[in-house]
Amino acid sequence: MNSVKKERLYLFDTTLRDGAQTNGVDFTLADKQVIAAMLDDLGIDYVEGGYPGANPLDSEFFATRPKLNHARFTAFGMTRRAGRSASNDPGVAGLLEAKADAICFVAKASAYQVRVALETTKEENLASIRDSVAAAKAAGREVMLDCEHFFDGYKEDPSFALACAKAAYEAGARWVVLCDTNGGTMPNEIETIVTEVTKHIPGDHVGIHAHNDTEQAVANSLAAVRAGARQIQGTLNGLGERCGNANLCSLIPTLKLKKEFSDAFEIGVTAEKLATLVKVSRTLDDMLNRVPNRHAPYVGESAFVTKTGIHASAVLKDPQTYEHVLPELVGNHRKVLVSDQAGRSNVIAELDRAGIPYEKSDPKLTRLVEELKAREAAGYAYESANASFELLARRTLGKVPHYFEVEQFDVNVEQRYNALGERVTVALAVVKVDVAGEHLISAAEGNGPVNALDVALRKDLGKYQKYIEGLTLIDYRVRILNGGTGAVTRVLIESEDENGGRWTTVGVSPNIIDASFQALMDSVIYKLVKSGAPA
Ligand SMILES: CC(=O)SCCNC(=O)CCNC(=O)[C@H](O)C(C)(C)COP(=O)(O)OP(=O)(O)OC[C@H]1O[C@@H](n2cnc3c(N)ncnc32)[C@H](O)[C@@H]1OP(=O)(O)O
Ligand SMILES: CC(=O)C(=O)O
Repeated sequence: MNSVKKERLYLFDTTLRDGAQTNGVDFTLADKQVIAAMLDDLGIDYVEGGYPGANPLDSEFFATRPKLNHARFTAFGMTRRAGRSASNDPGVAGLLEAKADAICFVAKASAYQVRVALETTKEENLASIRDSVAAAKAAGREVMLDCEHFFDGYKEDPSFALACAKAAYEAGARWVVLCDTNGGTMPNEIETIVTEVTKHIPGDHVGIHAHNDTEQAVANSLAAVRAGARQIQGTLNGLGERCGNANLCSLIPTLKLKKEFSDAFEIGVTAEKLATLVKVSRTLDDMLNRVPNRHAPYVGESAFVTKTGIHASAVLKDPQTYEHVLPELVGNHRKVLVSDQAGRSNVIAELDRAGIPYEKSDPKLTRLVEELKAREAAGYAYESANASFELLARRTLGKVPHYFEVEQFDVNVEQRYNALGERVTVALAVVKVDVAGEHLISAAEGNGPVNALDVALRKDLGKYQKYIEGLTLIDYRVRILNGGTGAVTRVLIESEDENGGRWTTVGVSPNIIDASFQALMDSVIYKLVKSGAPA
């Protein structure tokens, strides 16, 4: 058997440097330490920690440096300034002092940028590159150069852009990284230009740093690899300046799972670590308090979701009918939703998932699909409300005990002065329930009518009270479904219990209190069903 030796492709993560340039992203020192360790564990080759000397956080991060098992810890910074020597440049000195394995300098590789932004000469720029790379090399560091604005610079003055790249390589840089700094270069241009560059600098010394301003940073990175580049710079979840950098959470699976790349290249991420990618992606979002992009390729919550009946029926026969890779390979999972796009297959898949028994030939199953579609048409959204769907299914199939009856509720909202003479708005709710013939009345105040109603409803449910003690509401979302006088309100409530179980319920009505009450009731009843409370 002929086994072709695979080439090594190196992954360089700049989440902690270019990612820190994302609007709205602020890392703490602890965040940086955790993320560096997570990247190292994933199998990234280079972790760029930041810019020591540029701010106290990055200086401290490099002074204490995280312990990494595989990845090379990399410091980023400018080449020496025009008119200074490398030994007399505080910025370069800061980089050399940093506890880093590698130094990644940034230098302009565009004649226009040198003239306008640096206000210096092309010769001085080339000398700055040579001097800075040589100084870091002499200090025993692995050196690389980010050639800023390389592609725009190449289109304007190819010989100067190339001269910048060659100056770094000839001065001893391990990697010369071609940057699409403004992110406007197209994949065919990247492929053509990188092909030219690799005629002068060996591809296994060439890297790509692509920005996502035309939504093609991943495609541009892959185009550079096709043309010979062997280092890819990117970030987790595509963080980065403006529209972000090439997303490593998309690139890594593509490199591992798409034959064109997996047959030709080896990367530091193993199959076992690839299966942690969803966790890595979500951990970063959690740390930054960002809502994960549910439509993100590979790692998004919707990446392997099937909503329509025709697709679901095929997926249940063989997942490959609508999946380009197996979700488990990246740590994701398949999900079949129920909605107005659903058929029997979606409903059956959801009943299986929820462990609700049914007979395939039972006409009640057809009734459930019809009821689901009618309710979706009225505004319910069961794909987002798993618990309400489960109750609807159990009710239609005749399997929910009648635990209690709400005989009446009453909510008042009033504005008044408190003891400090401040105006406060207070809501008061009264709920009357019949629990197996026992009539119970509860009243509660809340910071709003729904909160008051919730507290009153869950204050005393007689013999069922012990089953709902650990129930808390963690999210409440309202959407007005059509404007004008005929507006309908949809309320989604997310709940949690003492065991960390989470579920979502839905209510729909022209009246927001009524819609909220439906969703509250479903949440409480779902908890009773889940707890196995007797009828
Ligand atoms: C494409 C990229 O993403 S590059 C990374 C950009 N990231 C950052 O800039 C974040 C960290 N930066 C900083 O904290 C600050 O800019 C510092 C500490 C580096 C420098 O701050 P200052 O000394 O106040 O300079 P300032 O930021 O105003 O301007 C940058 C200076 O560096 C010069 N410069 C810019 N790039 C380079 C370079 N590659 N090599 C040498 N000099 C450069 C500019 O000409 C300008 O010089 P001037 O002050 O004589 O006009
Ligand atoms: C270096 C860098 O971040 C860029 O050129 O985009």
